[in-house]
Amino acid sequence: MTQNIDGIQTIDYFEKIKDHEQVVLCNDPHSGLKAIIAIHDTTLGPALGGTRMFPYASFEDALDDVLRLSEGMTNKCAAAGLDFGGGKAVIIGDPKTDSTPALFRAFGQYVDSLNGRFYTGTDMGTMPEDFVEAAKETQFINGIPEAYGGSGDSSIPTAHGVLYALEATSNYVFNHQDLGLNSYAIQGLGKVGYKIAQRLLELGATVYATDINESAIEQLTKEAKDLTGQLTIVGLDDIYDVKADIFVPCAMGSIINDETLEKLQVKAIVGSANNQLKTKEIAEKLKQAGIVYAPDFIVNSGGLIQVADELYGPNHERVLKETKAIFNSLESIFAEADANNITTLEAASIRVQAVLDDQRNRNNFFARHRRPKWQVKE
Ligand SMILES: NC(=O)C1=CN([C@@H]2O[C@H](COP(=O)(O)OP(=O)(O)OC[C@H]3O[C@@H](n4cnc5c(N)ncnc54)[C@H](O)[C@@H]3O)[C@@H](O)[C@H]2O)C=CC1
Ligand SMILES: O=C(O)CCC(=O)C(=O)O
Repeated sequence: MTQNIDGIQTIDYFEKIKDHEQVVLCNDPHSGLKAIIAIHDTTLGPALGGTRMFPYASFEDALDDVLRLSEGMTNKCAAAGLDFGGGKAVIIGDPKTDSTPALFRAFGQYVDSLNGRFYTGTDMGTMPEDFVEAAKETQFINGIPEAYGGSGDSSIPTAHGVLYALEATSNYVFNHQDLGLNSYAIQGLGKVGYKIAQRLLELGATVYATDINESAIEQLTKEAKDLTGQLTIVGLDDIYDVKADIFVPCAMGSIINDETLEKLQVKAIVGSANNQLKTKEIAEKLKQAGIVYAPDFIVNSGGLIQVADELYGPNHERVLKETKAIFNSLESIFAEADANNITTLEAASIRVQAVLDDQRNRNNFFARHRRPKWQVKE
């Protein structure tokens, strides 16, 4: 992706973003905001996706992450049957030291400048309270706390969705849905991973867990004493070597790669992390290795379902019902993959492509005047 201009190798950014509709750089020196908003595809509706905050080592790392994450959102929205497209934002900074109200207000102004082409809320490194600040500047925010009229923390339905996915996978691989009977290696005890670990320990499961955040580990260790399951804390890199039934990645992406594949001793991978596979080819290698991969954009769609639903007004019952569909969706993806001897990722991608093609084939004359079924707040 480099080009030679007057003897100098430069990155061809238009080549890099060739599959994306729009990429916006946000720079606010006053608050220190440096962010990138990427809109991948709005065939199905306005882009929707959370905002991640991370101390990226370089602009290129941040750009690569937001491009992959926003493409994943197109898949996730299509697979969940939502009238939204794929988008995502990243803020370059350390959530522990750089998260200020001023920074999120500035970010809200950039979101507002897109005039409804992009809706956003929390992701890794950001909290619902951050978006209370952003929402002071724009209406295109979701996942804010219930006290402020939002649907609350979207990591709750995300965690529910992962648990339904674990049940479907357990049923497929081990012929039972009792999550308490299995052992798990959980990477990341943040908003989503912590809730999953808690629930699995409540159910009596054997849980191996790791996180870079000592306080999350301390808290879970304390809580685990009163729960029936067995918790073992392992080192950051040791999580890949754990002999467990299911690996549950709930931190960063690209963690399933050639190096970690060599180490994995699990029968299945089911987690909330976005973009778990470093490359698409890894899906075939997992299949060869006999490790069942539950596609991340199916497994982790609970939060998305909630934030999309929030535009009708918060309703947890409705969201939980829709999130349960992840169980059936995964079951049919496993069945299609088996029937056609393809990977689970291919089976899920075929489904996404059909949804996108269906919308593209609709009559554009009417589409121009189509009122979206979600409500645009005036
Ligand atoms: N919050 C949500 O509703 C959704 C989250 N996701 C994805 O799930 C993953 C987790 O999201 P959240 O829990 O919201 O984020 P979070 O920021 O609350 O938690 C992430 C946790 O991972 C830990 N971590 C970071 N690097 C690590 C490493 N190398 N090894 C072990 N632990 C590490 C962090 O210390 C933190 O505790 C992310 O990939 C996110 O994009 C996907 C869909 C929805
Ligand atoms: O969970 C959210 O707040 C929005 C959805 C999202 O960004 C995701 O599913 O990765």
